[in-house]
Amino acid sequence: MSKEISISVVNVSKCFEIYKQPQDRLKQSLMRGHKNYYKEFWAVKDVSFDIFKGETVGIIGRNGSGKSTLLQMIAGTLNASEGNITVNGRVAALLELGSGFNPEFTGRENIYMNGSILGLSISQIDELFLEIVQFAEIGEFIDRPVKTYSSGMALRLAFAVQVVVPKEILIVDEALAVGDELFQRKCFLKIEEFKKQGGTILFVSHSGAAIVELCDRAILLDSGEQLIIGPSKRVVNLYQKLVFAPADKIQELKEEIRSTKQLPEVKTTLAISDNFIEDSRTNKSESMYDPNLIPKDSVHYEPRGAELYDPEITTMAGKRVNILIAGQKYVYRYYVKFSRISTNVRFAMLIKTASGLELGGAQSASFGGGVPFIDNNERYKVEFTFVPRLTTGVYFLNAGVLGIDGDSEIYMDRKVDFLAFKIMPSEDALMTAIVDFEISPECTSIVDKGVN
Ligand SMILES: Nc1ncnc2c1ncn2[C@@H]1O[C@H](COP(=O)(O)OP(=O)(O)OP(=O)(O)O)[C@@H](O)[C@H]1O
Repeated sequence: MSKEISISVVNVSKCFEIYKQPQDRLKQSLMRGHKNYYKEFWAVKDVSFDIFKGETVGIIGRNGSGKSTLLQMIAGTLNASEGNITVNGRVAALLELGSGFNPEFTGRENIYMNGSILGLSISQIDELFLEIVQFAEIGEFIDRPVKTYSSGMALRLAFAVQVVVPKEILIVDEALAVGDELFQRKCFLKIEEFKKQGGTILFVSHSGAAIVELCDRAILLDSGEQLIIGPSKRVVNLYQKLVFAPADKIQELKEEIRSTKQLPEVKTTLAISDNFIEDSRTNKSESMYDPNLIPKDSVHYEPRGAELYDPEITTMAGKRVNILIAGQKYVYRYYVKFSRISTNVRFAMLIKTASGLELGGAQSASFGGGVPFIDNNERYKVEFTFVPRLTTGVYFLNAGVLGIDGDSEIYMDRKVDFLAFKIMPSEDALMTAIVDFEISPECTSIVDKGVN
């Protein structure tokens, strides 16, 4: 059965007219095309993709890459200069740009106005009204003009309308990062609920972790160009590689990403021998080493004066392992070779799930407090002790070395998915989800004689 398309974007481009001075815009309208007083700026260039019903797709890219412009065209608040966009279903959008409210009208009047723009009848809005007001948490302000609201209140009301109205497609810009954390969490819960119910979501963010956590697939935009579309973890890895690439390597890297074209769906990034898993079930008390537990998708950044090598995990007694026991202490060790004089050097590590969710990491020093001077050709051994309090599963380790380049701190080298480890199954563990908080349940009957 073919999948149903929710959003179809075909060869879409957006050109903005850039005027040097405001009066040029007037001159342009008077000249009616005889002479151009503006420069063309193509913010989105020939972008094409399909999003299927029930999918959550992320758009990621560096600043100014055209993410918001593309979202606005899909949401219908901006016209495309070229190409076609087809959207099958009712769209609600959580966008950064203003609320679309009339500041002179009350919150109540704006809810009815917005609802009718979204295609709802008066009686449908009547039914949703209370839920919207409660979600927005604006109390008696609902009957005051929106111009008297704080910016947070106006945003909450605007989001509440979009989150509560019935829809088939939800478009979410990074705007979610504004406002207070409790409200953000509430919005995320609604988004997750919408996803579970089979809604289609298009989500824009700079945050690789958020894209990996929420999205099935992702699109990488750069300077308005769609570089790649594919499984979110792999696209986010390529995006991070682009963000940390030295300026003179960016074109080469973009070419490499473009030539990858569509990334295949990758369900597992590991080769683990079945025999080994069976062995580890029967021998639970000891950490072990499986030579087949090697990440297949390691991303190696272009080194800039340092190179990370030879990562390993050992027990505290020095035995090399990668099948670990939750709650025991281990050492994550890697080596770094410096190929230039380096200052203020910091070393870093990060533990992630197989889907790329960042669980925890550390740096060897806070900003400004790194190793003050490292000579050319010097080598460093870096060790982080850690206690994986995690559920059974496979996890991935990153490594990074940061140093000062001019005025800013850069990654001198970074390895994503440098190493993998597995937490052994434990039959008596009561914990659920990923992280073990050492929760102890205690359940006591409180039925007292004489008390109902
Ligand atoms: N109305 C406009 N007129 C002229 N240029 C614009 C307009 N809107 C956006 N641009 C330009 O188009 C490019 C893409 O902008 P857009 O906001 O879509 O990028 P973005 O990827 O969302 O960026 P960010 O991550 O910084 O929010 C930028 O260079 C921006 O300056």
